[in-house]
Amino acid sequence: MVVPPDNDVIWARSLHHSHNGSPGLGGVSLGVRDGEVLAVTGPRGSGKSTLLHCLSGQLVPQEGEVWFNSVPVHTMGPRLREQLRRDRFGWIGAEPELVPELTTWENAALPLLLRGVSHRAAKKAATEWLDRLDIGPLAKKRPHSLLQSQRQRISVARALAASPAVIFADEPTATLHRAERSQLLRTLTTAARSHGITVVLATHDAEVAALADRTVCLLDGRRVNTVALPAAPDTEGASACSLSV
Ligand SMILES: Nc1ncnc2c1ncn2[C@@H]1O[C@H](COP(=O)(O)OP(=O)(O)OP(=O)(O)O)[C@@H](O)[C@H]1O
Repeated sequence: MVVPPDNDVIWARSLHHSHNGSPGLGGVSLGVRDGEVLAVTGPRGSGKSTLLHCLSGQLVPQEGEVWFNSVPVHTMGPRLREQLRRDRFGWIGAEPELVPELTTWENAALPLLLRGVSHRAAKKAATEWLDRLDIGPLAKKRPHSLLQSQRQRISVARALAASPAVIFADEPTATLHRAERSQLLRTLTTAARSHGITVVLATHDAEVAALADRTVCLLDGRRVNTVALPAAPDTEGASACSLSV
């Protein structure tokens, strides 16, 4: 058996997955280093979401292995995977997926409350992140009264407040305007770097990928060449893909 490298927080080998016969992943291997911001890029339908679902334990690949901190995820049962996702992972999707009955701060605190953290401590952690995302004054509002961009900030606060080891972000800015996009991503990547949180960020947007430390490119469910470029002056990291296999 091949043992995952020690410094990879997430390590995947030869992932294959198809959705009812439609190919999703065709043999993807990758490692994500501790504290790294990794962008997974590629055109629509290239397998980015399928890959993030497999890496985060939401989906068990039909073939291949996924390891988190040298623990196999692909062999875990549904309950252990759910516990892993709740305790160690954060998820930010393109849509915020908030609980409509809960207020802003309750939504942001939800993962902590589900873990059994006290109401007071969960509220404090959630409120701190809501403040940092400039939506502290909306803490008592419910999602339906907020703008899409404000709701998406709640989902970012929710992911960060839980202090996860890894945040998976699947096209987190797809529904936002350009200015909003940049601010939200910079807050996410800066906060992750300062707190040692690893981020796996799926995007088809080169500008978004440029905020990452490294880029892995997918095409038709397979990895294609990654080319590291020198950091541009206005980005924290930069990378680009050449779409040749
Ligand atoms: N639930 C599903 N049922 C059937 N086919 C699916 C399903 N999810 C994904 N696929 C197919 O698997 C392939 C990879 O899709 P996936 O969503 O992983 O790619 P993606 O790069 O994230 O695309 P996008 O940017 O559009 O979200 C596509 O051909 C897609 O149509």
